[in-house]
Amino acid sequence: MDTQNLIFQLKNVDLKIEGTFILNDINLDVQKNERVFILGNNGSGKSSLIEVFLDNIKASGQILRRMPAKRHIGLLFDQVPFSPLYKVKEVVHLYGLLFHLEQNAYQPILERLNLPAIMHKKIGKLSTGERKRLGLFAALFHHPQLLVLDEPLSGIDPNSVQQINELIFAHPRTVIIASHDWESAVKYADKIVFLHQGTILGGGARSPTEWLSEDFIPFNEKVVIQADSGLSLDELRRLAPLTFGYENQYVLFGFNASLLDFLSTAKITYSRAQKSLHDIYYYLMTKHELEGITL
Ligand SMILES: Nc1ncnc2c1ncn2[C@@H]1O[C@H](COP(=O)(O)OP(=O)(O)OP(=O)(O)O)[C@@H](O)[C@H]1O
Repeated sequence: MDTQNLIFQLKNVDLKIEGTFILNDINLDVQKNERVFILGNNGSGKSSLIEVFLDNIKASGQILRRMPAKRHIGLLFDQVPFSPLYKVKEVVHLYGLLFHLEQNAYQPILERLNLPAIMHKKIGKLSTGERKRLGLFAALFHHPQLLVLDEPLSGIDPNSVQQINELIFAHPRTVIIASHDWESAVKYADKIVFLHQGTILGGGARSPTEWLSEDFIPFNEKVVIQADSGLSLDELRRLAPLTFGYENQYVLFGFNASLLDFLSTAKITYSRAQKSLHDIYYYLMTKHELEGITL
């Protein structure tokens, strides 16, 4: 490991609130200019992990922080920290003053976030997506060296996702993102962490390529069966132990010719496809629950 370029290092970190583990034995390091995605369901601990990185919550274990100075960090959380009575243009102006930047320095970012169209709106009257765009402006306009973004794409319409990702990843810098967005993670992450009930699944962070490699799950393909096929999850698991269900489908890894023969004979409609990161997350969760083990 390159210890010279470490920005954060968490070793055996636990976070307990009122007797409940929110984060459990977290081991994770972040190098300079690395892009780290933290993926997981609601309540899995993503925001808490970010708060621990930033030293906003005290956790136990070993934590090393070599963050840049505050003015070189761009943060995105839910709230824009100004009175709801301010207009977008006033907030933008105030941010500019804070960093001694003229409007022409940040005009391209304003435009790419479609903010010129809502400059006269009060921030209390903004939609979720508009508020998110203003928050992204505040995080990005001064070109920080470290970006820490909690769900930057939630509330953003699908047509704008690409544009916002391009802004976030335009320059080499350290980026830590808590997200539900699998596609962006596959495309942009150097490292992905799956969190589930406060635990990092699969033993640690890996690159998308590592997650999708045949070594990690020794089957590159999956079989997909609709959940109304007449077979239960338990029956399918007897045929293929690495079966899990989500979104009205059963996904089977580790299928072989006899399973395909069985499905054809039983007239069960199935399709074959490449596995995705989404599948791996569910695979990890299923394994976790099936075997009752801590991965
Ligand atoms: N201050 C607190 N006191 C008690 N429980 C808390 C506190 N902060 C977080 N939690 C609990 O810790 C768990 C993880 O919360 P966290 O906000 O980190 O999850 P998350 O993965 O970011 O979720 P989401 O995707 O919904 O934003 C949740 O069960 C939450 O209720």
